Amino acid sequence: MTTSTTAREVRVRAPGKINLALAVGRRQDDGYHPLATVFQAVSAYEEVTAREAETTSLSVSGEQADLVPTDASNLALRAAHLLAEATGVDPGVHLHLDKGVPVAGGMAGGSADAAAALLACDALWGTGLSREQLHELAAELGSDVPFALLGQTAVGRGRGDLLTPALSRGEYHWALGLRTSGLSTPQVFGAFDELIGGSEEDPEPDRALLQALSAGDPVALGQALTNDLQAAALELAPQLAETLAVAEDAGALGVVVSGSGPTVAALARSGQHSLAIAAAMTASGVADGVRTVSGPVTGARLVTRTAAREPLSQDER
Ligand SMILES: C[C@@](CO)(OP(=O)(O)O)[C@H](O)COP(=O)(O)OP(=O)(O)OC[C@H]1O[C@@H](n2ccc(N)nc2=O)[C@H](O)[C@@H]1O
Ligand SMILES: Nc1ncnc2c1ncn2[C@@H]1O[C@H](COP(=O)(O)OP(=O)(O)O)[C@@H](O)[C@H]1O
Repeated sequence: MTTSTTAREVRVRAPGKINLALAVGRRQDDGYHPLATVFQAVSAYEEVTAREAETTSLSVSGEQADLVPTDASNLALRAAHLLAEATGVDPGVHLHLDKGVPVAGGMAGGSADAAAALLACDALWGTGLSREQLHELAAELGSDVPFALLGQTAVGRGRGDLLTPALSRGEYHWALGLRTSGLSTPQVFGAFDELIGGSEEDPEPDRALLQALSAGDPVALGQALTNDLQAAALELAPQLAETLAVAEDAGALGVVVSGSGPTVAALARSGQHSLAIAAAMTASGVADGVRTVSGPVTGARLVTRTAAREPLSQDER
C-alpha cells in the first residue's frame, strides 16, 4: 500500500562552518572550555526534509551517510524531540538528512542538521517560535548549533553559543582537505588539556582577524587564521601536517585546521586558485578527498514548504 499523497513537507538548508580563529581557555568544572571563536558559514550544506508522519523516524543520504548515527543520539532527532517537549506538541515526523558537510570533520554538519530540524519542525508543526526561542533550544543541543541558525560571520563566546554578528566584506574562497576518519571533539579538547591547558584568562577574539574581515582583505585574513586546538588535532592525526604544508606550497594565503579537525581549510586568492590548491592536495595524496567552498553564506533557511506529491520510498520510510 502506498502512503497518502496529502502529507506536507518542509525542506530547510543549513551551512557548515570554518572557525577562522579559535582561542580556547582552561577547562571549566562543567567540562567545557571558554572560547572566543570567529565562525564563517560556508557553501557546504545539509538539507533536512521534515515530513508529516504518524511516528518519528529518520533516514540519511549522502556520501558519508553510513557514518551518521540513526538512533536517538542523532542531533536532528534530538532537535525534533526537544522542540516537541518545549512547545507541548506531540506529532510524529519523518526527517530526511541529505548530508553535504563532511562528517566529524570540524565543520559542524551535525549541528547544521540540528538547526535545520528545529526550523523545519517549527514550520511543519506551526509552533511559531521566535528566532530567540529557537536560539535557546539550539544552545541546549550543542555549542555550534546556534551559529548554524545564524550563519554569515559571527564571534562566538562562552561555549561558542553566545554570538555577535561580525562585519565581513567580500567573498572568501577555500580549498578543503578532507579525511575519511574524523576526529572526536571531546578527544581533541582532552588532548588540548594535556598539551596546553589554556590560560585562566577569558580568551579574546583575534583583533587582527576581525579587522581583516571588516576591511575585506584576504591577504591579512590568511595571515591571521589561528586555532588553539590545532596542535591537539595534529597530535591525534600527525598526517595533517603534510596537508597543511602542501596547501601552503600551492600558494594558500593561510591554512588552518577547522575547529577540532581533521578538515584543513586553505584560503585561496580566488575560486580558480581554490581549485588549484585542491588539485595539489589530491595530486600529492595528502587528503582522502577535497572540496572547494566559499563564504560567508546565510544560516538555516526554509527552502520549500509543499504538500508532498510523491509517496515515501521504501528506503525513506
Ligand atoms: C570545536 C568546535 C569549534 O567550533 O567545533 P567542531 O570541531 O566540533 O565542529 C566546537 O566548540 C564544538 O562544538 P559542538 O560540536 O557543538 O560541541 P558540544 O556538542 O557542545 O560538546 C561536545 C564536547 O566538546 C567539548 N567542548 C565543547 C565546546 C566547548 N566550548 N568546550 C568543550 O570542551 C566537551 O567535551 C563537550 O562534551
Ligand atoms: N546528524 C548528524 N550528523 C552527523 N553526525 C552526527 C549527527 N548527529 C550526531 N552525530 C555525531 O556527532 C559526531 C560529530 O559530528 P559532526 O557535526 O559531523 O562533526 P564535528 O563535531 O567534528 O563538526 C559524529 O561523529 C556523530 O557521531
